[in-house]
Amino acid sequence: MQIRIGHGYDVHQLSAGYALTIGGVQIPHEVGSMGHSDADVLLHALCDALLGALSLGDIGQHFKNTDPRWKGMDSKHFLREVYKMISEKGYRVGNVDSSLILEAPKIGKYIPQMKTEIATCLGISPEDVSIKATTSETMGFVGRKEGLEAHAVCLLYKKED
Ligand SMILES: Nc1ccn([C@@H]2O[C@H](COP(=O)(O)O)[C@@H](O)[C@H]2O)c(=O)n1
Ligand SMILES: C[C@@]1(CO)OP(=O)(O)OP(=O)(O)OC[C@H]1O
Repeated sequence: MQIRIGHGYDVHQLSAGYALTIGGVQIPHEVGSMGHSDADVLLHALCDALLGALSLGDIGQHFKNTDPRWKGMDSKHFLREVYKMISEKGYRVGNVDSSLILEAPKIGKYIPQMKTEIATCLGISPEDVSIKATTSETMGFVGRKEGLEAHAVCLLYKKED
């Protein structure tokens, strides 16, 4: 059995006039996540964790933020494409763990749906997807509600040929 770990991080500004999509779920809120795509900070961090596990670069190298095809794109598309890349190399996802850092809104009630969305993209059970949330206790850009961050780690495995 070959085992690989990966880590990913992403950050987006929060601004009026944008939707707030996190973990593939639209969350009603007065400000949303700003970016070229739907700016789903959690899915972008997860893509980077999966790519990082196999040293395949980062999300921006595969899906350029100047490419009109990705304007407003649902980030589940990126996660599915990244999953295809790792599958083609013979790897499967063992589990993923993640942390969201945002001051508001409280997102606990959306976590089960986020887990299901992510698990479906990655061909695993929602029990193998962990999502945690914390505020920044009013400190820094997250504390001032100017942005939100996500960290993700994953474990990939490949049975011997
Ligand atoms: N946007 C958030 C932030 C936090 N939570 C939940 O609240 C708990 C307390 O957060 P602290 O930052 O005050 O430690 C945390 O453990 C999360 O469960 C949340 O749902 N949404
Ligand atoms: C997803 C991409 C591509 O549209 O754009 P953004 O939504 O701007 O997100 P970011 O995490 O800044 O960069 C990754 C890009 O590949």
